[in-house]
Order: sequence, then structure tokens, then C-alpha cells
Amino acid sequence: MSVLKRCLKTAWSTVDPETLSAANPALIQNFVQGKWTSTEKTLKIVDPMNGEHFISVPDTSVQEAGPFLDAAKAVTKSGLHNPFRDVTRYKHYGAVCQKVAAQLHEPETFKFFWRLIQRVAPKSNDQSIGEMAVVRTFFENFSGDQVRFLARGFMVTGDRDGQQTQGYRWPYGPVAIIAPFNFPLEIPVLQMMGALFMGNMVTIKPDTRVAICLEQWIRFLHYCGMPLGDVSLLNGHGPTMEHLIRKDAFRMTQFTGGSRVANHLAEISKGKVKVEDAGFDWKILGPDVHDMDYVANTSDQDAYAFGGQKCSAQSIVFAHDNWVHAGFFDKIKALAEKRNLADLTAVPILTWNNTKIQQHVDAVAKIPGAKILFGGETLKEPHRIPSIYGSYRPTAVYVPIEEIYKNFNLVTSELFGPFQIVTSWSSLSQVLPLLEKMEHHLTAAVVSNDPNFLREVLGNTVNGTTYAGIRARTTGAPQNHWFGPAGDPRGAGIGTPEAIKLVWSCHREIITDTGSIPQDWKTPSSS
Ligand SMILES: NC(=O)c1ccc[n+]([C@@H]2O[C@H](COP(=O)([O-])OP(=O)(O)OC[C@H]3O[C@@H](n4cnc5c(N)ncnc54)[C@H](O)[C@@H]3O)[C@@H](O)[C@H]2O)c1
Repeated sequence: MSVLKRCLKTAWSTVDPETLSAANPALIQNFVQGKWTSTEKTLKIVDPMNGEHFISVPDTSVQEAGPFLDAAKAVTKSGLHNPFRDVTRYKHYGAVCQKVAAQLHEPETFKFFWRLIQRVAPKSNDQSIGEMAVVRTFFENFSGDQVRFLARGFMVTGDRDGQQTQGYRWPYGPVAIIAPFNFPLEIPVLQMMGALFMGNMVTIKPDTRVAICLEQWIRFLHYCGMPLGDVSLLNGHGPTMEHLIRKDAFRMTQFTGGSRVANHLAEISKGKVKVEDAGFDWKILGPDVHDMDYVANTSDQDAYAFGGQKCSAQSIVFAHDNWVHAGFFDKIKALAEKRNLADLTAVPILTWNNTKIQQHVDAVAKIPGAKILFGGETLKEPHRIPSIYGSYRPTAVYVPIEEIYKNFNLVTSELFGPFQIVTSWSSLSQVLPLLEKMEHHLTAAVVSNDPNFLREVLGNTVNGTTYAGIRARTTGAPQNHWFGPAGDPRGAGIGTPEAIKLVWSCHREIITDTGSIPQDWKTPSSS
């Protein structure tokens, strides 16, 4: 109660996650050219827990896109700052980060955000607190002088006195970010801050279902000192953002979401994109069986935490026969069956309804030799999750490994929900060709402490974020290691200095040549 009251007293928030409901709905806004603005039409967002309309989000039309285009076009290619110009902004962003981190150590502010996340993308307390903990540490990491250190370049001496070459990390200027629903703050905020640190001006579009989180966050960032002209917040569905991309408003667009949209944006932007797209993330359990309970628990978390709606969620497990004989499948079944809606260890599925999920489960279960190991039906407990969303039990379907070859596209298509394929193997030659055939190379886990086994699997695969060892997982996108796909030249990363530099800056080399010309120099013959 006291926490809620104090939340409402913050200088910047306009909603209260605790009372947000059909009886106390929220209307959120766009932010452009230094002002909060509204649109003619709004989108009605329903509460995933009961189907009631509780948030209205601007449905920005193409006709209303003008101010966003003007704001982006007003920014030069050399950005809002760069190593030659407005350099105090590097320091300023260090100070903004310091203030954000300090504020997030205030329990009321921290709780405000993790509860807001939970209200629109229901996930367990651990999962939503975990998301905000990553965000907070990220801001701690870039406090003080760390933004200017992030943008550091290099120097190499030249061929003569007065000549030297310096490499700079250079901004793109106006850029765009398009974010998905599943990490309402972690994904857009870490990408946006990286873009700002490097000197870009950002136009950002969150997913409509969770847009309230970013809208409140931008109010909070203004309070913490972010200059008003640095970010435009555009709400609505894809077409208006697509219109701006087609108008060449942005020098670069960073997209996180499904592969269909990623490929489309790559075409219309003529390749000026960096993408984090779908994942079909695999885990191999090696021949050495030990720490069964730990490995089973990690597997359950990887497949079903937040209803499997993480791009890093475990989509397929290749369990060595030794694990199968030791009872691995029974262990993961027992863990999955403990999940429930009451504590949000089973949750509404925001992009797949029950009909679509059931169709996919049935299609996979029809493969010769396949069987549903557990789940395969909707949640049993009474609930009010609306039918536009999924309400499905954690599910695993066993498919014999030889049938995966024959039904490759079906088996390896991503179901963004509480669903995984499990299979068994005896020789790596059965597994490696399947990994080679896969299209997405986001996360992977090689569960073994056998160095030879690890070396063989790691040396023959490419996933960008690969965990190796008996404690390996597929999920986990903290701020302390690279997260992103490999093997795709468009691939983006998030969160670490390497990811920020790669995604949000380009290389510029300036060669100075200021020495005096020798007195005996004469114009040589042309060469
Ligand atoms: N690789 C990663 O780091 C990562 C992280 C999270 C989610 N994902 C992937 O995202 C998918 C789930 O998210 P989703 O269903 O929200 O994805 P999605 O592709 O449907 O939507 C993502 C965002 O793109 C916007 N969008 C859609 N069409 C657009 C268009 N034509 N122009 C501009 N913007 C457009 C949406 O409004 C949303 O904001 C899964 O495939 C998941 O694996 C990947």
C-alpha cells in the first residue's frame, strides 16, 4: 500500500501498475519533437489475465507520421555527438546512467517497472524481477566515464612525422529500433541506450501490447536527464514505421522479432538493418550423465519459463541414450507438471492462440514414432485468459531422430510458446547434420563436461550465444555477455560494449598528415 502511494508520487509516472484495470484504464502517448502527443485513433489492449480492455495505445497513422519524419531528418549523418563534436554528451550519458541506476535501487521505482512488465507480459516474479535486474546492472555498467570509454578508438603511427591514423567509432545519425513484446523493457531499453551512447538519434517503436512500459520508461529517462530531442517514441502497428523506413528516414534500423518481418525490413531498407530474429534453439545432452536434477531443472526453465516466449527458449533437446535410460524425460515431465497459472510459472501466450498451438502439436505428434510425452492440451485450471491468447500446458513431443530428417521444416519451425521437441541419439553423426541444416543460430547449449565432446560440437556449429558445460542453458540474456545470432551478416547483439559498438556505430578512419614538406622536394613524374 505504502509503495503504491509513493509510486503515484513519482515526478514522472502517469500510471499505477497495481490499479491498472478496466476500472482504472491507462491512455498512453507518443513522444516527438520534444512533446507528448496523441493520435486520432487508439488501439485497445486487453489484460492478458482477464480479457478486459485496460490500456489504450496511439494507433499512429501514416498521415500522422510527419513529425517523426521531420525529427529524424533534422539530424545529420554525423549524429548528435561524435569524437569531434559535442563531446560533453558522452559524459552526460554517463551521468544519466548513474542517475537511472541509483533510482532503480529505490525499491518503489524498481517495483514499479517489474510490476508494469508483469501486468502486460505476465511472467513470474523471478522472471520480471530478473528482467529489471539486467536493466539496472546495464545502467551501472555505463555510469561515470564508461560511455566515453565505450566509444574509444585507436591510433597507429604513420610513415613520417606528422602522419598518423586514428580509427573512430562513428554514429549513423538518425536510427530506428523496432522491438518485440516479450521483454518489454530489456530489449528496447538496452538497444536504445546503446544507440544514444554512440551519438545516434533514435525513433523507437515498441510492440503495442507492452508499449506502456517503454512509454513510462521514457518519462523516467527525461526525469533522469535524457535530452528531449534524442528519442521519438512512435506507437502503433508496423505500417507507419515501414512508411518511415521507405521514406529513408533512418540510416539504420535495428529489428528484434520474427524472421518474416526481419526479411521484409531488410528488403525495404535495402539492407540497412541489424536483426535479432527467431530462434530454434537446441540443447545436446552429451554421453556423460551426472547432476541429473540440476540438468533437468535447467531444461525445464529453458523450455517453459515465461511460457517458452523467449527467443532463447529451448526448442529441441537431443538427449544421449544414456540420459534417456537414466530417466531424464520423467524428470522434466515431473517439473513441467508443477507449473501453474497461480504463480505465473505457466502464463498466457501472447502470439499463439490455442487453435494454432494445437494444430502444430497435432501435426508433429502425427509423425511416425512420435508421441506426446506430456502436455498436449489447454490449461486445466479455471482462468479468464482471452481466446485471442494461448492458455496451453507445457508440452513435449518426442520425435525419433531419423524422422526429424524427413520432417525437417515441420519439426524445426518455432512455436513461440510452452512447447519443445525431444529426441534421443547415440552417435554425433546423427545430430551434427541436423544442426547444420537449421536456419537460425541464436542460442545453444552443449551439456557435458567432456572436453573432447565439447570441442567436437563447438567446432562444428555456429550459434551466436552458446553455453557449454554441465550447467549449460539456452536462455539467459544478461548484460555481461554477448547475446545475438551468428552466421548472419545482418546479425545484431545486445547489451555488452562489443554489441553496442558493432550495432550502433560504424568505423571511420582519419589519417592526419601535417608534417612539413622537405625543402628539397620537387614534383616527381606521374606514377
Ligand atoms: N533474436 C532475439 O534476440 C529475439 C528476441 C525476442 C524475440 N525474438 C523473436 O520475436 C518473435 C516474437 O515476437 P513477435 O511475435 O512480437 O515478432 P513480430 O515480428 O511479429 O513483431 C516484432 C515487432 O515488429 C513490429 N512489426 C511488425 N510488422 C512490421 C512492419 N511491417 N514494419 C515495421 N515493424 C513491424 C511489431 O509491431 C513488433 O513491434 C519470435 O520469433 C522470437 O524468436 C527474437
